[in-house]
Amino acid sequence: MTSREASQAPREFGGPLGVAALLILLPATMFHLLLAARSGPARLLALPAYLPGLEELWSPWALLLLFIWLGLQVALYLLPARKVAEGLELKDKSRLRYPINGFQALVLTALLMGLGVSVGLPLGALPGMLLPLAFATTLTSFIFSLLLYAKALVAPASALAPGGNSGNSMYDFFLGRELNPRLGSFDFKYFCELRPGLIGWVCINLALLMQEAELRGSPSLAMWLVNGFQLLYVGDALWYEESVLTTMDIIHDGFGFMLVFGDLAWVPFTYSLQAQFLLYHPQPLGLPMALLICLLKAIGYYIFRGANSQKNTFRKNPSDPSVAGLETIPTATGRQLLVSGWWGMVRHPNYLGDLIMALAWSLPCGLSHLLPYFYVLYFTALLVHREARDEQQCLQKYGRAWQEYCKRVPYRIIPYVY
Ligand SMILES: NC(=O)C1=CN([C@@H]2O[C@H](COP(=O)(O)OP(=O)(O)OC[C@H]3O[C@@H](n4cnc5c(N)ncnc54)[C@H](OP(=O)(O)O)[C@@H]3O)[C@@H](O)[C@H]2O)C=CC1
Ligand SMILES: CC(C)=CCC[C@@H](C)[C@H]1CC=C2C3=C(CC[C@@]21C)[C@@]1(C)CC[C@H](O)C(C)(C)[C@@H]1CC3
Repeated sequence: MTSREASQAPREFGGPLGVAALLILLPATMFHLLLAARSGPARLLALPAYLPGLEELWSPWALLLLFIWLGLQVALYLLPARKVAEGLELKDKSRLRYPINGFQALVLTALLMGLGVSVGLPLGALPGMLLPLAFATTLTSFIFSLLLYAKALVAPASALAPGGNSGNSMYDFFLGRELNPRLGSFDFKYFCELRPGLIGWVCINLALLMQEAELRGSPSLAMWLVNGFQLLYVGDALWYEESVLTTMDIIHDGFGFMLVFGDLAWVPFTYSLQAQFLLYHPQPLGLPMALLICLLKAIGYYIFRGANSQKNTFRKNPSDPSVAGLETIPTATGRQLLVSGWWGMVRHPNYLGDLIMALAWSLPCGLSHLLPYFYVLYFTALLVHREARDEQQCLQKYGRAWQEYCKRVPYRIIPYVY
């Protein structure tokens, strides 16, 4: 990428000013949610009753625990993999190689945790450490992103991301300058996207479930549902790990503060909000309602998995019998676009399934509070914004063929609505 191309790339997230606001707003929101979940009124839209002092936020033990966790996940990443996958072709025509052993890392982590708990590891103490852990992870994310920024200063131009090289340091720090920063064959972005945060999220959920069992004799039905649904989501992401190699995050976005903080801090500490809420605000849930919520989750998962697998299979091998009969539009790049099946229903059926699942994760928390619905609200905003970014990229990539696709499939995420 030339410096002229870089400075002409369109600015996202409101440019440097928007990014400056997000640098403060994202961590502030995360701490607000952590505090609100444990407060009596648990209000999403009220200022916290008190601000924690440094002595409540900072703990060297939390930092140590974080580093032990990261070290464990690095060790599991480095274990022999059942498969090594190739990423998409890069600007210099090379392809990077990625180990496919995320699911193995999840299973081994579960075994280690089980072993630890059986010899007295106090997992139930984790909920009480969430605040200092989140603080240590936020500090680590800032420092790690600075190191990545510095590393990118000596990276070759071909290794830079299209978006994070505007020349404005704060903007580039947030978006990330280098596309695939690596140390030898260790890929920082791929590692962070799927391992410490996602697996950490389900461990936090489990610790909250155990703590609830300790407090109330047994975990509530609502807590079981939230744990089960989110474990399925994380298990699915790691089982289909290879498909992350074609997501926007891996092929387009640089690795900067947005993804570092998103992967390491935001995912485990805010995505576990429903379980946090349930620990401090137990909610009654009857069996018929629980079954209805399970049905909703199953519908969401069916759409999410069906759509993602259909596209991944089609991109890997368009003559695979499961997709060979689908109608397509040719594009000037030689690639084709699906216009029937899931991708003929709306232009982002996978987002629709993901949103339905998000609702199913919140419903076990009842309707008395808005707080556990934060994920649904945030995720809707994230996916609407992400969809718009993807449309721009597809329009650039496929031109008239994309316009034809938009005519044939007019709705973006929700049929006949949006
Ligand atoms: N839980 C969370 O916090 C988040 C979850 N997600 C989930 O991650 C998953 C991946 O999402 P994301 O990376 O945004 O994007 P998608 O998986 O939707 O991929 C978009 C790409 O698919 C290809 N494509 C689009 N339309 C068609 C078509 N009709 N036929 C064939 N290919 C098509 C294009 O790439 P090309 O043509 O180059 O192949 C396009 O750039 C989703 O399920 C999403 O819900 C995403 C963000 C956050
Ligand atoms: C607000 C903020 C800090 C934004 C950063 C966004 C990130 C939290 C998300 C960007 C894309 C993501 C994906 C997943 C998790 C959230 C982030 C990192 C994902 C790993 C979740 C599991 C899915 O199955 C997935 C693998 C498809 C997905 C990929 C994108």
